[in-house]
Amino acid sequence: QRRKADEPPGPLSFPFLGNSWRVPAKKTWMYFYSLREKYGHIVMLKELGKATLVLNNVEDVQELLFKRSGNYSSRKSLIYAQKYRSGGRRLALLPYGPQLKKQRAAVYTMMNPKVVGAYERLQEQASMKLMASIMNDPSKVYIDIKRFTAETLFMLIYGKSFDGDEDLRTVLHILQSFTQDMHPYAHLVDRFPALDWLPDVLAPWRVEARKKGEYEIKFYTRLLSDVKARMDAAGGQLECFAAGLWENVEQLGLDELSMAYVAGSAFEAGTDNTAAVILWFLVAMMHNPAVLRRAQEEIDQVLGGEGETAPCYHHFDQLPYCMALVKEVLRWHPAAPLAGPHHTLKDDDYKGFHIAAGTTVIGNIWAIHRDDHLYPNAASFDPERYLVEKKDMSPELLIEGHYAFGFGRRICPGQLFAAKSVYIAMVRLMWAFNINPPKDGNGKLILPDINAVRPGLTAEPAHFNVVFTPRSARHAQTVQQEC
Ligand code: HEM
Repeated sequence: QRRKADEPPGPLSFPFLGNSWRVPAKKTWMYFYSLREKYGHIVMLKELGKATLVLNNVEDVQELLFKRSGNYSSRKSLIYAQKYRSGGRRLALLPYGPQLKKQRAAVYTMMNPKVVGAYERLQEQASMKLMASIMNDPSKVYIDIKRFTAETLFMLIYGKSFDGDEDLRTVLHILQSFTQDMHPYAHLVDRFPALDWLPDVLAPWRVEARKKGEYEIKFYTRLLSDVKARMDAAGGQLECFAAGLWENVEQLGLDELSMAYVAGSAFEAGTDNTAAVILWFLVAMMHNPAVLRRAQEEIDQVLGGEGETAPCYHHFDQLPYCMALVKEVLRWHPAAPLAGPHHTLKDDDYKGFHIAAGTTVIGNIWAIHRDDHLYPNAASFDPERYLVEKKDMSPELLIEGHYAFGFGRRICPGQLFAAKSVYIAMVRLMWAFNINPPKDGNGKLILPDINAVRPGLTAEPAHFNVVFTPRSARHAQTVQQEC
């Protein structure tokens, strides 16, 4: 298929089929990154007249997704994940418009920088519980990290901790399939929308999507109604995000299902990504033991090496290397390497290319973070690139100098809270433990594969083993006491 003169370059395209069929559903960011060598930074993929524009370069992302974000902040209507699975209500998949503004405004009441400081105590308690759990049974570290991220959010959103593991299991179950379903190339119907004309009997995928939707909305509605019941029992006195939704229901203009989804969306959006960042941190530490040692030295200089006091947020200003390390984890292996695909509302022209209304625009965070011009020797894990003077330190710096939280008007609304969560978890893990890869029968280190990820639009490292050793008996005792 011949390209129009003002169309960005891209792989060989066939009539009708286009070229999007070449895009793999696994590690899609690496495929997009690989196109850059042949076609340049701006690449176009096509299917049935619909275009996807991939931006592999920071300059283009800054111009289109930030400066022109009024036009570049919608989402493509995903038939499987949004229309049938989410009843058109899931925040992360909403098109630009009044419903999105209402839902984002609601999340902002919980996550704006003015209130995020108030959650430090909760985050410190939860991170201490994480360390105690690892201390008691290091083999469960994967689920402990998920519990840490999920429970912190659960407390904030629904105002209580988990009753057993049932709610945690349910949200992980929802997330496992949702991160795959929201991939724009995961379901044929999202590539060939005409398939949506088929009746249910010929479209089993639709029945499946509705079933998943019914399951999750039942879960999220139960959690929301439970908050209402507790509010009524307490004479209206309950402090949590969902209680705020009930109190301001008219002002926010959200119906009950949207309220259930907005609370559920914040819960699920924050759980997996935050956990993935901590898992990448463990991978990075096993591959870079000198970095871990240097961070531990910094922590020991400030807190004393005896293990009597665990680092807290009020030590933040004194730990510049630790802050740089956390930022480097967010850069080195972004948890959501393609952010959420953005969508244009109207025609636009850029660098001599025509970008039609209804184009999907993907900012490839992975490619930007691996750009050697922007981050010299980008593939290496090097916190030094983010080092600043102690006098310049502030928690807001955690979210600057990288694109791990996405772009423009769709940027992650939970970014500061999330960055502070991963910060406290990482600093405390480095304070409490030596983190090493296991050894095989011959004493050879079994290092995790940096390129192995679980399937989905988010990048979580594939299963790996890690050995945690408390740095001293006193460290272990402090954790148990504090917990
Ligand atoms: C380290 C952890 C996190 C990372 C790396 C992360 C990253 C991202 C990214 C890349 C996006 C897509 C932005 C775009 O499309 O341009 C996003 C969206 C979103 N995030 Fe986060 N996130 C994290 C934690 C959280 C937390 C704790 C919350 C809790 C409120 C949250 C809530 C959301 C929501 C609701 C969206 C959808 C926004 C929209 O579509 O308008 N995230 N996040």
